[in-house]
Amino acid sequence: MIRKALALVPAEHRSLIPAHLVAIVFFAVAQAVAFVVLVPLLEALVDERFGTAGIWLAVMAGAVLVAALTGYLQSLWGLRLGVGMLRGTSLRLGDHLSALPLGWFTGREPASVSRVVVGDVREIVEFFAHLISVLLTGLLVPLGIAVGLFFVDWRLAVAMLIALPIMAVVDTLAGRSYRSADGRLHRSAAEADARVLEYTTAQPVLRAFGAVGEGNRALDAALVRHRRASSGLIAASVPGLTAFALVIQLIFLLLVYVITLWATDGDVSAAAAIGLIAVTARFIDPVAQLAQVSTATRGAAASIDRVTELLDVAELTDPSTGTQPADNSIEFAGVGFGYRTGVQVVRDASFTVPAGTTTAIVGSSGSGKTTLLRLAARFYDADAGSVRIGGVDVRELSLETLMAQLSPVFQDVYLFNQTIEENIRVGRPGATVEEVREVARIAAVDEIVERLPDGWQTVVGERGANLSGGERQRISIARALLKNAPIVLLDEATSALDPHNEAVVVRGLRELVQGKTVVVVAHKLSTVTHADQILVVDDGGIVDRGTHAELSGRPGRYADFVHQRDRARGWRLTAAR
Ligand SMILES: Nc1ncnc2c1ncn2[C@@H]1O[C@H](COP(=O)(O)OP(=O)(O)OP(=O)(O)O)[C@@H](O)[C@H]1O
Repeated sequence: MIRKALALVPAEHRSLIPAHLVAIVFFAVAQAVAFVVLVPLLEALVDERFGTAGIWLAVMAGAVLVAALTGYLQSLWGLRLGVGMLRGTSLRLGDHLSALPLGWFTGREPASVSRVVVGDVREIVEFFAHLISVLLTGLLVPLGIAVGLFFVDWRLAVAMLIALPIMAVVDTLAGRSYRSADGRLHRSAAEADARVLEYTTAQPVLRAFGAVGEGNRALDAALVRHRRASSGLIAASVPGLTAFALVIQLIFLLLVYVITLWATDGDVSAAAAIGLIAVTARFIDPVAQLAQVSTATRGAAASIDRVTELLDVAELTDPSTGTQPADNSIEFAGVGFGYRTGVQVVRDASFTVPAGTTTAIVGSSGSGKTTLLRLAARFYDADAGSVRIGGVDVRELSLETLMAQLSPVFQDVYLFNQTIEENIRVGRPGATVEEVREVARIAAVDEIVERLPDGWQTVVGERGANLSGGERQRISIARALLKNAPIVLLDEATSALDPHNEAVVVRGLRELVQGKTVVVVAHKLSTVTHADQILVVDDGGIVDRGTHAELSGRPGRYADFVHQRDRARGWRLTAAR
């Protein structure tokens, strides 16, 4: 645990650790000295050796002073370390998450990630800021007292040194069942979070289909599991904690009993016995405190494991070679890919999109069209073959260089719960207000802004909930226009837009793709007819390719596609009779 915990400390705060540890050691040793000198002090006082008593009192005062000073320093440095950990670990996790392959996020509840990034990090901060000091003091003060007692009464010192490992073994045994119960609690808490989130965001669907009760049932079940896991954790920790507390008290009683025997046998004076009992109480006290924080420490150990596990997930390789693509072409060479092992979604795909040209991808639903775009953007790495931009394998381009080349405009537009301006600025954070307004005008976002109550300052709601599908698409086009990357990856909207929205979206897209290399998952006939090359995809493989004129001249999937679109164009709404 200590090794993993230390590995999490940010480099700039590592230098604080030795000083912090030295302060804790001095704090513990000074406390131990202050307690141990109580015995000779009491003896000297009872024997009326006031000069000697004065010396022991001075030693005690010195120890108390050192304890106060080092106590302050270790609190201060612990706090600094904690704050540094919070900042450093959060930033490190943030960077790490942004470099993970998108596949890692698939099938993972965002709530479980949030539990680690927020909850576990908080536990680790608490460990460094506070627990580490209680733990070390809890170990070092009794040890220091036992060692110090060798100069006062070696028999009690030996008894304490025997008691220490016994208490450590009981504590370890007590914590055995805790780990698995804590893991269950963590998973159930993340699931309950996810269900609560789902239940609130899915209200429109649940209500529309009269399934509010259904939604409740899933949520209820998750909450029940969470309650059971919480009870499980209590059940797993209470017996151990009780046993540990009992063993501590038994050891205390035993030591007091032995001291009393020595006193009655005349082995030690009454004053020394009182002092030894007082020191024994001080010996037990930090260990009892240790028992109180042992649950929190085990929780922190589990948090450290989870954060380390997350940080150990392999990032997408991001070479910092500075290699630049030769041009804005795209090439797929024998690319194979599956989201899950054993399920191929793209098979042996090979094609070239020369710079400045448009390639349209057509095919039935689920045939793998969007996946080809995702591979071009390196949202995932190909399992076989290679994807090249400007002649360079995307795995050899830094993520920054690659992303500077691309503007993805996908169907699932993600809007942040911020203003429209901030949402457009995602395309190029350093853009001026004038640049943002200009792209907003081209993408007809200004029309939306005029209708909104707070204009540019209107917050778009969670995931853009306050905007229509067409409006969200316009913002996504404005983002891409602002980025102005030389390659556009476009997943054409399948959902029907009203004629006005459709017209402005088409106009915005036309501006966006001007002079760019474009790969478009096409659903409209007008898009494919204008493409320089059309790829027909079926079951993950490219089954046909050519221009519209070449492909429409022969029977096959492309001719079917054209036929379907022609029919769709002929659809008219008529009044019901
Ligand atoms: N994130 C994912 N995890 C697992 N499987 C996925 C994921 N995304 C897509 N798939 C699966 O991969 C296959 C290809 O999906 P893809 O979205 O590429 O098809 P598509 O041709 O673009 O479909 P559509 O035209 O309906 O959008 C489908 O079977 C789909 O269920």
